[in-house]
Amino acid sequence: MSGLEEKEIRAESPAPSCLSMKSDHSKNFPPVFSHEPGPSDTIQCITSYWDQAASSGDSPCPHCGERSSIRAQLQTTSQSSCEQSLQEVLDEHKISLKRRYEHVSEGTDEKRNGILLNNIYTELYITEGQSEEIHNQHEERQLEIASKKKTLDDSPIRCQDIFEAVCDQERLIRVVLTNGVAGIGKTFLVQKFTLDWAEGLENQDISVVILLSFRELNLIRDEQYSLLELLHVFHPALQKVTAEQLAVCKLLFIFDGLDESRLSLDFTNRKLVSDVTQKSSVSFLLTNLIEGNLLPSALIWITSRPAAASQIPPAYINRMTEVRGFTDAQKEEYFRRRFSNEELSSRIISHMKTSRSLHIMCRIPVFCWITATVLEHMLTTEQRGELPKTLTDMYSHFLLVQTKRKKNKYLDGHETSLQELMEADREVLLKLGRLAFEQMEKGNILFYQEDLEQCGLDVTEASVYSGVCTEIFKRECVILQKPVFCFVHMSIQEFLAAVYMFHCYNNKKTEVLQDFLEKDISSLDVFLNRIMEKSLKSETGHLDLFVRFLHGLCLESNQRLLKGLMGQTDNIPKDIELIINNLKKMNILNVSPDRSINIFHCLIEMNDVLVYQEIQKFLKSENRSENLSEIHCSALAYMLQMSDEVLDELDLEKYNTTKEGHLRLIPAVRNCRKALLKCCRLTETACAALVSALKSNPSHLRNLDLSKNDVQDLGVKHICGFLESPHCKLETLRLEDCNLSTTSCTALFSALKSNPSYLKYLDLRGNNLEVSDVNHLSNLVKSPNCRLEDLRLVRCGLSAISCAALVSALKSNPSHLKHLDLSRNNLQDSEVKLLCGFLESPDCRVETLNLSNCSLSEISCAALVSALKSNPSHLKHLDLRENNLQDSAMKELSDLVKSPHSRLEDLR
Ligand SMILES: Nc1ncnc2c1ncn2[C@@H]1O[C@H](COP(=O)(O)OP(=O)(O)OP(=O)(O)O)[C@@H](O)[C@H]1O
Repeated sequence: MSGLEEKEIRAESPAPSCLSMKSDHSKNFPPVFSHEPGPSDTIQCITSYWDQAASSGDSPCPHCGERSSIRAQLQTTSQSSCEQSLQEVLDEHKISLKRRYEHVSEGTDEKRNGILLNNIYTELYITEGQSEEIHNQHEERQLEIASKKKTLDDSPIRCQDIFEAVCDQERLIRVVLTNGVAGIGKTFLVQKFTLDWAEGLENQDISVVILLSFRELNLIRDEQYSLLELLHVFHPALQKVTAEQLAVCKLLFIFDGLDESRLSLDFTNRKLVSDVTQKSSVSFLLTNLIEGNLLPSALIWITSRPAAASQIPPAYINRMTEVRGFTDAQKEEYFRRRFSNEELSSRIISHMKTSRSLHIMCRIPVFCWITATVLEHMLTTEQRGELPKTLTDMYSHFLLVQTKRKKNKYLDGHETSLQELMEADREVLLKLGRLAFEQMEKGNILFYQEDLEQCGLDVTEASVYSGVCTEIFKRECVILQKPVFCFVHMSIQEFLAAVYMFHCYNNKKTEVLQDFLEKDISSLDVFLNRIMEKSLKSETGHLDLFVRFLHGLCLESNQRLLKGLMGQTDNIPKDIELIINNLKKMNILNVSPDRSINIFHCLIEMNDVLVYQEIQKFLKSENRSENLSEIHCSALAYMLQMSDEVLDELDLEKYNTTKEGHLRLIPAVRNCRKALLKCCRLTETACAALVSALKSNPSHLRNLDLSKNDVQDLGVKHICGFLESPHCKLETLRLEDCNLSTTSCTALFSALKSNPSYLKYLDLRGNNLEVSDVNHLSNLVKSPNCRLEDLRLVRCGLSAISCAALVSALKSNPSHLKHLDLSRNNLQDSEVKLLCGFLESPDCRVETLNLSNCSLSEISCAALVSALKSNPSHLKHLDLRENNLQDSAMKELSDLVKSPHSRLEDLR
């Protein structure tokens, strides 16, 4: 990340900050304190000591030896001098933090130390809660989805209010976890918070802010430190703060980048650390801080990418927030703040808006930075030609701009053609490409010197590529001598990996290709086809962007730009047609519909917009009967899920396509109120994608029909995660003929019970419910928050015991149910008697009762009639067909229909 670079620059800064100290300095007091009057003794005599001592009698102060009997005289003087000294130390800390965070560098060498954070910092869109997009989704995709999720109840939280309770929550917020995908601005956010505090602008009730990154903490993970020493090491300005002082200060610990943590945070281990001077491993210090054993009143703020956030048990988190990047207005503000030249910013903004994919990607601040870098360069230099429109175009230009910058800084700066530039840098870029590719395959984003060396890169080569590969941790090197590297953004790693792959293809490096694809490659279309297949099979989508870049790199324009790097590809025009056709026909069994959308993205990267245009036309026309191919369905799913308008109803049966096509539409569930997915043969993979979509749409979705799908236990288990979510507002759930097992039922009903207040309609017809299942259902029905209005239990094989349990549950909470369908169950007299008791209850509001085909006996029918007579006020529809109904009972019922006290109007 460029944020890392910023750290590097800070470390190199000649300013007298703690960062430039040598490691042995950090063990001793820094020189900055040595000339001060020695306040260490007085610092110990803090008010709190005296306060405690006062209650325990006449004990002497541990340092000055004074007794509390003379406290009254001393208190005023020593208190004020202690506080003053503490204040001085804290002021020093503030100055040091201000120095550290006021300047940022964003990968542009020539502006080192030049940019003030306050000048470029653009407010981010932060919301409470977490959009529960499944965590194993690739982060780029999460972002696309997140980019349009701006529901009404998502009121933003301002940076400075992160610990502020919203008016209706009177609770103390001690631990905050802030989630956000790569490059979304988490590091910038915590730095801005810290800077505002250090400048005395915000949150002045906090006495000390301590910002630590997991990257730094990783480096001492095997060492034993006390919390106090930890502070002294990472924030030398706090060297003079003592344990006693810490205890009375209001502290805020910020831990940035949990995703990069190599500590194993084990919350089950009960190694208690409650003293700030007690030595322990860094992970124990952290878990004890988070659990509140150590400095229980300290505030804790942790940032993380979503995939790693679950390391902190939810029980310890008081508030979960999510950085969602920039809103449309914030994107524009970003560009306006960045450039003083208004015409330039306007041109950049209007270009961003012309390309949908650029506009979407600009939700990520780091992508805004890439776009700004490229477009500024193109619009202010002699560069002619079209501005980049696709992601691949943008990244190709980005690479050139960075290369050119490096040239200007490190060589004499005279103009060279783009191609020459590339050729000159070819070697180092290809080594970086290899590093990017090999580490991407392993899922790594941080690398050590050994990794670089394995690819033939030496540290100096890497460090000059400040825009492409940044050395980070200069500061930590001083402590532990271990430099760590990463690409400024994961997407840049994926781009370079794609460039490297193309280079290997062109240069017939068959070993690399075969290792990756485990097959022989004969031509470009086969090569891309194989990689596409491989990427589609990945559960996490970790190759999605890589494969998109590879397709974009086929285009002649990009081939021309990066020729020096990738070499010559033969026969490109002929192959392009083949590749496009392959993409359109691609249909591999059991691929996640979320993955399949990437096929459509690849077409866009190849500038083939036909499918896109056809779907736009389809969406505009009212006619839904048009035949849709699978690729159309993927495009449609993508466009529906990205649409600003929430779709009222997604009914798969209305779309004229194949079974596979129907499954490919599932991602659109992310953006609809009613999802009718009846009978669509949900496979396990499709079910996983559905759950991911459901979890990301907990607040819109009101109606879900999964009937006639064999949703296996695993599927139900995932769905339960959605139902339990506090954001889930589902009102209607249909699971007719889903072959639910006892395990599934147990999970389902307990999930519904944990969040029962929205569900109004539950259809379970055609599932064989065991006694234990019905017991769980009864518990749900009994729950005081249950608002179930309509319960359909047709053909559920209800036993006598089951019925008894259910009816008694209904009786205990009778006021909401309006529609009860028990048809096609064998009901015994005793159960009907219980049911009658429920119907007679004065709070019973049932309007529709279906007991057809229930083998009701004569006695049961008679009991029913008399119950209805005694409480005739609500029932409107009664179905008793195919039961042993006597003429006399029928007559009494018909009389009831005519009675002015009865509402019964429909009798069958
Ligand atoms: N609020 C902001 N205003 C202006 N630019 C921003 C802002 N937030 C982020 N950026 C830009 O995006 C880059 C990446 O941001 P940052 O390092 O904070 O992301 P991150 O969420 O911490 O990412 P990662 O999880 O990969 O560490 C910054 O270097 C900067 O260029």
